[in-house]
Amino acid sequence: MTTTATTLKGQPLDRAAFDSMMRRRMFYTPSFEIYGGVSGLYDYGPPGTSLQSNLLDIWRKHFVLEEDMLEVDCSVLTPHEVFKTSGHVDRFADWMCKDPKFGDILRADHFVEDVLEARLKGDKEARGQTVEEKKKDAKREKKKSKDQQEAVKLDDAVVKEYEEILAKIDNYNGEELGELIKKYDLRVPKSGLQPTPPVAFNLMFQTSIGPSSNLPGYLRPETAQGQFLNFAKLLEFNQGAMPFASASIGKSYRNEISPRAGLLRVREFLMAEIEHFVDPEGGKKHSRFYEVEDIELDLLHRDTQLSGKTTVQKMTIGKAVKDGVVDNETLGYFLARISLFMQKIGIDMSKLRFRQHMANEMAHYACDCWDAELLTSSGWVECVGCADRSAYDLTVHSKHTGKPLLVRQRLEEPRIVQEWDVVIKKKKFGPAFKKDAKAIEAVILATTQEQREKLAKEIEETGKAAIDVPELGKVDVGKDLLAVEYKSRTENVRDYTPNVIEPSFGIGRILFALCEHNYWTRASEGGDEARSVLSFPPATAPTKVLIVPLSSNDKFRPYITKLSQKLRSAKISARVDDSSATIGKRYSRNDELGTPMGITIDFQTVEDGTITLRDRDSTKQVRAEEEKIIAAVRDIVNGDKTWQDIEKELPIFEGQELASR
Ligand SMILES: Nc1ncnc2c1ncn2[C@@H]1O[C@H](COP(=O)(O)OP(=O)(O)OP(=O)(O)O)[C@@H](O)[C@H]1O
Repeated sequence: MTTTATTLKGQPLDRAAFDSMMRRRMFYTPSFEIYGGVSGLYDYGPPGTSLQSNLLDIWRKHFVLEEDMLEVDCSVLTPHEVFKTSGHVDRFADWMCKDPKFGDILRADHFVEDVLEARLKGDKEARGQTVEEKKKDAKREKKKSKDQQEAVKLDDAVVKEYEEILAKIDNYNGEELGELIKKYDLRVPKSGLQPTPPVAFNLMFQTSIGPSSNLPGYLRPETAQGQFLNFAKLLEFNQGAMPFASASIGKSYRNEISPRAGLLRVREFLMAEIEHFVDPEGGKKHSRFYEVEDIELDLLHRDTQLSGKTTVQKMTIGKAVKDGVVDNETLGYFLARISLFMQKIGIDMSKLRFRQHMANEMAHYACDCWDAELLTSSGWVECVGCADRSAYDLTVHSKHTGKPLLVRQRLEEPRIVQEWDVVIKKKKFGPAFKKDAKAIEAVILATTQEQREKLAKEIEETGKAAIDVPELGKVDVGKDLLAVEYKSRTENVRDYTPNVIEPSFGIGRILFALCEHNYWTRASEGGDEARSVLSFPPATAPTKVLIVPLSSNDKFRPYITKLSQKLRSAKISARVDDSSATIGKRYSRNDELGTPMGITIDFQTVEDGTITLRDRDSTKQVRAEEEKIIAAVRDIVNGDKTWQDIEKELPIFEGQELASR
């Protein structure tokens, strides 16, 4: 699903030039590079680190502070038992295949996607592109193998089939991917052979905890489990009040089969995750939904993808929830809040869409899931997963440990409850399923009322119920082992397992997309090479102000020192560039770092104490007394004013005057 990427100003994005700038300016760099590097591991340099901490700061304010979330910081090292119970040991896997000749390891879905996309591209070329398009494609494809470039015209029906497969590529399991490889004779370009059939590869890094190696463990692949295991303590901390959310920012680790596309698929990455615990009764309403219901989102529904299309529907989140497109208010609330967050940090909103997961794609625990995807030069990339994890995690951990992970709600008036109840006939159930009995029982007990109603119907019609168990797949449970009955009972205290809505942010992917979305090139005045600019909003920009003295003249020093001190005490990050490069060069170096404002100290400063303030995007300048300029900088950084406001308030300064002094 690749789409041509453009810069902020609509120019075609030159990925090579962009990457080279990011490396040159040390936003990020391969880890252990002087030892040859390890794929999928990156270090952030000073601007990358600063950008990341600004993103996290905004994230904390936007989510944690705004919603009184309970932030925790849990262990990365996790004992085997936890991930066995959560289903990760058995299910947290991708499909892997191998080039039979050279032994290169491939991620099966990516392999199918790449070959089909290359064939479609070849078809497009064979059908005739404009000369301009051909040139562009040839340039982009230079690095690819001959096999992938071949311009072969395909039948219209085949093109349609390929497009349909690509639209639902995330929905195939290993067997189905294997069938696609055979059916369409998909070959690895390097060897010209079909790869081996896909096998599951677990993505968790295994280790052992302690010197005796008898406590096997894993590096966590998500922060969520730590939050679930602390649920009872967090509920108590919150004085029993529901709903509430916990949040956590921390590193996660996944042994990705083939890391690619820079920061987009790495093996160690920073996640920011929220677990919002909500009462499953009453339709998972959210008390602040009214605040966001008019926000419009681009939604890509699962049915659209299944029909082979990728057309989004623009819809307010209010309507989406009302029409059942998005399952419930709480899920909808977070989708809208994610969209507001993206806007705040400076994402190009025309490059954001929300894609619903298809049934097979959904994680084993989820009952509805939407990904916030951002368009990058690598196509649409999932940057935030927002899943309704139902009561799955709390239920399985509670079952396994015997510790209640429940909410006890004291009812003011006793109430008669009519509900679907599951009765497991233990005497027969245990012997029938032996070692699997526990796992099957946990899934049955975790079912919602709606699911139980369906099970009752299924048992009535077929004499058995097909239960989907994480480790085992579909298991048939006969009516001699399980009954699902509609019963009445009186309740004084209501115990329930909360459902969990989980927005899960990959900070590295967001950071990368943010850089691409804010990147553009400006023609230089001298006519030489175009200069790169990163137009981050002031709140996100790694450094807010550049201080440049006109020259290395000693007269400027006291002004630099004083100005730096004042900006420091106003908590505004500033850097001095007093190198010997021309002012133009120094400014353009900082345009590449995304520094939104520049202050120049020149001979007029020495005469009358005025300084200039330059706007990165328009390169316009104003001139005023130091205090006024500092106030303007503070207003821009705090988001109280824009550059356009400042231009109206302070006298415009023509830059050429600087050079003539
Ligand atoms: N290998 C990775 N590198 C960087 N970020 C990642 C990686 N895997 C996941 N993430 C981030 O963590 C978020 C939540 O993880 P989740 O488990 O939903 O991802 P996922 O569905 O496994 O991603 P994908 O399908 O792309 O592998 C993702 O939206 C993404 O931003």
